Amino acid sequence: MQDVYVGAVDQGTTSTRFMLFNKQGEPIAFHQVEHKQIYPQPGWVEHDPVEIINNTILCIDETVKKCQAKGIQTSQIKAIGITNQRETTVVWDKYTGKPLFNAIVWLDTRTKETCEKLGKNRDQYRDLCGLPVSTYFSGVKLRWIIDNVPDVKAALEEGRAIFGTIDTWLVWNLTGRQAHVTDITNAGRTLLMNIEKLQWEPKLLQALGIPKQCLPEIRSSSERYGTLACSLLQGVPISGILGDQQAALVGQTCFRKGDAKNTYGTGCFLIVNTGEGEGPVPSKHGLLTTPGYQLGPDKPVAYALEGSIPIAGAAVQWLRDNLQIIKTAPEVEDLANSVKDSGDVFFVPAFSGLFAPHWREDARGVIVGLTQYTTKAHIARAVLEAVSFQVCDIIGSVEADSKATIKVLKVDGGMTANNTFLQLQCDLLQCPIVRPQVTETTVIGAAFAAGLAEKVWSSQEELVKLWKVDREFSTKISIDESSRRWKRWKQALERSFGWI
Ligand SMILES: Nc1ncnc2c1ncn2[C@@H]1O[C@H](COP(=O)(O)OP(=O)(O)O)[C@@H](O)[C@H]1O
Ligand SMILES: O=P(O)(O)OC[C@H](O)CO
Repeated sequence: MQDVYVGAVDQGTTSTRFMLFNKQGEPIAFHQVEHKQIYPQPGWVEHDPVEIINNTILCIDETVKKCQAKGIQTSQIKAIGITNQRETTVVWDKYTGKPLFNAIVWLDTRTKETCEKLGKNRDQYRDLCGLPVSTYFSGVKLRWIIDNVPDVKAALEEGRAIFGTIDTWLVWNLTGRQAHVTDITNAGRTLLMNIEKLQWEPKLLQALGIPKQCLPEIRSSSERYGTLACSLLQGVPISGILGDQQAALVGQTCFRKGDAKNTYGTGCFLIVNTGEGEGPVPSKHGLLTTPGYQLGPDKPVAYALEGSIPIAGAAVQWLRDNLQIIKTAPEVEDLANSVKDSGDVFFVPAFSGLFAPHWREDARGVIVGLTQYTTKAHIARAVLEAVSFQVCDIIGSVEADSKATIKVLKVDGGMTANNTFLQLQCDLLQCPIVRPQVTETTVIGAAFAAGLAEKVWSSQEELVKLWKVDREFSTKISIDESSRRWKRWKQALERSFGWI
């Protein structure tokens, strides 16, 4: 029998990639392309939706060509999955297929006033949707577009405008405009979905003034949504959709209650599984209650608690691009290692305010503790520590909300190539850390969802057996020492509040 393969698109904040995996879960080939970041004003971030769809098709085709060169035929590719930057909001005309505005990216803070108009209490809708009111989520971005782009308002009134997060935009285009769908993990980031019923919530639609007819149908994360109508994979089914952080949860095979993963990319997102079939766990400590996955329409829903940090690897990019003290992101490791500590310098990268657990839109970045002794190496080390401290803030909330201790943290994402950083994280967190052999957990998670739907893999247990350890990190400093440094971080954090 011929070998079978499953592919997945990972449409991220900075780039798009397509990767093909074999049945053993090993990567076979991939192609990746960056896209333009559009900054029309401070705090605003946009993407061109047409560039994103073109890049997606390019990545699929280039990967397929690399596979063909290895003797793999397209008939051996049984399904593809989609995973995506979440919350990023697209509105387009369903007749012309053209976007009516650029995509407003999850990091964009232009909706501060839209949020304020929704009411003084940011937690007023938490019971319904599991989320605080924040510039982060799609519903407020959609409201802003309706209020500020006259073409969109008119197109909505005429029933022409439809909305989607990036998964929806991709599936609609890749299926030749056949399917207007999303999955529960993406819908759960809109502020519009009822977290228990997993359907659009009339009270939330009314509060935000969003007409239901422009919204996609909400489906499970693993089922056939349509088939590709373009690219070299024409005819192959699209059978998995997961927001990228939930895809990493699946890719790390965090299927048991209490399993936790943390993805360190542009931002950093810690998710803990709160149990399949157990219902949503509300957060009283600033986390998000979010669907983790539903691996089939008849399968139980796993809910999760999430701590989201907008700036993690992006702070390393900032050292590279804005301060120009390193030439490449990996160089930060040697620079940070050239000093034994940060020289009491603390860096709070609140470039887009602070998300979990603080939710401070008024915060902005600060560097404190500078003296004449401070060098770029201390600042580099403070950047790595800042990412670690933000995760410490979140773990405290996770343990308080879930009433459980995180026994081990599975990690992935671009920053986890940095061993110095992971040791720092492990020391400050006082928790063992494990990095898997396949760190492309996001894209493999979406491939797993698609492959389960098409019976390439028979069960979640089979997937668990494919996950293999690369390296484990254990704590090298005392709990007293980590607490002392964490307290100092909290002092620095307070200095970032109230700047805007
Ligand atoms: N060795 C490294 N040390 C620290 N940060 C790194 C290293 N390599 C990459 N990064 C950071 O990781 C991020 C890219 O990770 P990736 O998982 O590809 O992100 P995303 O999916 O959000 O685009 C960048 O922000 C980059 O600065
Ligand atoms: O594209 P990433 O990896 O930066 O992830 C973005 C998140 O989905 C935002 O919620």
